[in-house]
Formats: sequence, C-alpha cells, structure tokens
Amino acid sequence: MKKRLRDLGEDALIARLLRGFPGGENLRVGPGDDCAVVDPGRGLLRLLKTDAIVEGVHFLPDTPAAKVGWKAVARVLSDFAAMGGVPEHLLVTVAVDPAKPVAWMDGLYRGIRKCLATHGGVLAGGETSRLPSGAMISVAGEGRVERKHLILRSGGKPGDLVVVTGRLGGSIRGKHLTFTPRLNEAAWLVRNLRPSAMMDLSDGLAKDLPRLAEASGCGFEFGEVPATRGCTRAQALGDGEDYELLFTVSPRRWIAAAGQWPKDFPQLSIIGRLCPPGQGASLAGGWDHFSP
Ligand SMILES: Nc1ncnc2c1ncn2[C@@H]1O[C@H](COP(=O)(O)OP(=O)(O)O)[C@@H](O)[C@H]1O
Ligand SMILES: Cc1ncc(C[n+]2csc(CCOP(=O)(O)OP(=O)(O)O)c2C)c(N)n1
Ligand SMILES: [Mg+2]
Repeated sequence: MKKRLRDLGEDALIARLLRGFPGGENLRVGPGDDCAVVDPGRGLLRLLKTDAIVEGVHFLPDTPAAKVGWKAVARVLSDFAAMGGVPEHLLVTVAVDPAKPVAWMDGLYRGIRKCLATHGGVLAGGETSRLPSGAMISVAGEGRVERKHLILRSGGKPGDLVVVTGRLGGSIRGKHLTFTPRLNEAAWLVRNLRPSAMMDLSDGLAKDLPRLAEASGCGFEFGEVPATRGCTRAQALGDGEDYELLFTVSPRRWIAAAGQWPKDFPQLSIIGRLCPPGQGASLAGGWDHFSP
C-alpha cells in the first residue's frame, strides 16, 4: 500500500523534507527552533518566522474573524518571544473562499491591527489568493534579538530546572484565540533569569518538552503540571495551543532571580529537571498534524 503522510507523522515528515539543504553562510540557526536566526556579522541578530492557520484546523468557519486575525499574528509573536527577541516587520498571506463576506476580511484585519498595536510589529505587506473553500492565513515576520539575549531550544544542561509560565490545558475553550504572546515575560527572563533553553508551547507539553530536551541533548524528569482550572493533568499535557513559555534554567540562577518575577506576570512553575540523555521519563501525546 502507498505510504501516506499520516503514516509518517509531522516531525518525521519535516525531517525528511529538509534533507539535502545546505546551510547558508549567515544562517546561524536553521529549521528546528521557534525562529530561524540570521547573523548579519555585526550588531543585532535577525529572527525569521512563518506560521499559518487553517480553517477547520486552527479555527472554525463561525469563529469571529477578528479573533482569527489576532491568533494568526499572536502565534508568530509568541515565537519571537521564545527566542528572547521582538517582532519588527510582518507579511500576511490570505487565501480565502470568494464566497466569504467582505465583513469577514474586515474583521480579520481588525484583529491583525489590534494585535500589532498591542504587542509591536509593523505590517509590511502580504499576498492574497482565492481558495476553493475556507480560509488560510499565513504570517511571516522578521524580528531582532541581542546576541546576549538569544535563547535556543538546544542550550539546556542536565540538572537545569524545567519551568513553565501560566497554566496549561483547555485552550480550545477560548484561549487559543485570545492569548497574550509572552513578549514581556521573555524580555524579563532574558535580562534576569537567563534561561539556558526556551520555546513556546503550541503542540502541548507532551510533544514540546521532549523536543526541547532532545534539542538540548538531555533527558527529562517531570512531576506536577499547573493545569487550567477545570482541566485534568492529561488535558494540561496534551491539549496544546497554550502559547506559554517553556524554559530551562540553572538552579543557581533560579535561586538568584526567580523571587523578582513581577507580580503582574502569569505564575511560574517548576515542573521538572533535565537529566543526562537516555535517563528520565518519556511522554506521548500532544498535537501532530499528521498523526499516524
Ligand atoms: N515545510 C517546511 N519546510 C521547511 N521547514 C519547516 C517546514 N515546516 C516546519 N519547518 C521547520 O520545522 C520546525 C518545526 O516547525 P513547527 O512545529 O511549525 O515550529 P513552531 O512550533 O515553532 O511553529 C521549525 O523550525 C520550522 O521552521
Ligand atoms: C477547529 C480546531 N480544532 C482543533 C484545534 C486545536 N489545535 C489546532 S492546531 C493545534 C496545535 C498547534 O498548531 P500548529 O500548527 O502545530 O502550531 P505550531 O507548532 O506550528 O506553532 C491545536 C492544539 C483548534 N484550535 N481548532
Ligand atoms: Mg508552525
């Protein structure tokens, strides 16, 4: 029988697609992290990111269009935050069914404007196409990060604490459309706590914690997870679209700075520890676009 995409799974598919592409001279971080990092040689590092949302997959036909626009942009801003950076310029591509009301597009762009006005970033252009049905919004962006503030998924060390912002699970009840990208929290973290590794949580802790640990060449142990009110532990681990920050930090830095975490930020929770590779726990579940 012909092998289908769903027989492969998302991570294996992407790994297969990426074989045989040489890195560019200035490409410091290629596929595999929340953003690509380009080093222009001096000054600030450049961050590149693209992320898409699709009707029926990330939102529904009756989801208010302004919320769709907010989500499309906020997902990309969340990835800039995960690198310790800030957004600069964004390009928005919309492919949409010509039967959609004009008011739907107006609403979409109201949401896009609101998210950029609230969190920063400038609309620099885009592209528009028809789609046989539904809608797809792709947002690509560039941002910047100071060299000393760049945080990759790969910097964790055995013994580092694993920490998460906010509460996890149940985002389908609404948070997946209205979440705050953790740009302020990330800016504080890179200046004060100096995480060793960081990413944003989009596919669920069950998927994303093993990714961070593997990128860092570590195993992981974990215990209690801060669940959203009314959510089970399984939901907190597997629902996805939390858009919280997952990071690792040395116990020494944690002791020195965690006490100054601003009171108006979402809670910080230690959920585990990195350990040597091949040791510790394993996790299964979370979101996979091509789930086997
Ligand atoms: N079709 C693709 N071609 C090239 N790179 C891809 C493709 N899809 C995903 N990637 C890369 O694989 C990594 C994982 O993608 P994804 O899970 O979408 O990341 P994120 O959760 O940060 O949005 C990213 O670094 C991304 O750049
Ligand atoms: C209609 C609908 N069904 C399901 C979900 C849940 N959902 C959709 S995509 C996704 C995971 C995150 O999306 P992805 O495109 O993998 O984000 P990325 O990892 O690229 O940031 C989840 C939990 C949703 N938000 N809306
Ligand atoms: Mg993505």
